Amino acid sequence: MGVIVRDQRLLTIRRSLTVPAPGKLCLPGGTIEKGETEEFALVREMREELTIDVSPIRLCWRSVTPWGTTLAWWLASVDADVIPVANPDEVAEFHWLTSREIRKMRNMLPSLPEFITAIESGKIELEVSF
Ligand SMILES: Nc1nc2c([nH]c(=O)n2[C@H]2C[C@H](O)[C@@H](COP(=O)(O)OP(=O)(O)OP(=O)(O)O)O2)c(=O)[nH]1
Repeated sequence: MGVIVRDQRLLTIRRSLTVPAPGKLCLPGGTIEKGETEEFALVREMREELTIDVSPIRLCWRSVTPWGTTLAWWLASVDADVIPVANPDEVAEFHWLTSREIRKMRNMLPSLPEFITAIESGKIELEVSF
């Protein structure tokens, strides 16, 4: 998962209706392919889903979904003037959201509010303000 913050807003996606968990709000990302590093998968997924080139900074969290998938949360940077373009096969839309806005949204993967809670409780420290 890519943790990308700009102006104290987190880059979130609404999944397309044709992928697993259709229409759910979550962070951009996907499955690591065989032989790939986490950083490489991160860069590839951000290109595939949002047409952006990101630079991985560091792993900031690991979590496990209720269905047993391990998630790696990578802080990443993107140039300030870059505007993502959603690939409609995977991403219906993207939003730069504050934590308060995320709390108010509905229809999201459970990992997203868990991530926000972990930041707010100090379990995750980000060097960017969000
Ligand atoms: N992308 C993403 N997946 C998440 C999040 N939270 C969460 O539990 N997941 C789960 C859903 C899936 O079990 C798994 C990745 O799903 P995915 O649809 O993005 O990846 P995929 O391998 O099916 O598709 P692809 O993008 O690699 O082609 O991680 C999240 O915030 N973002």
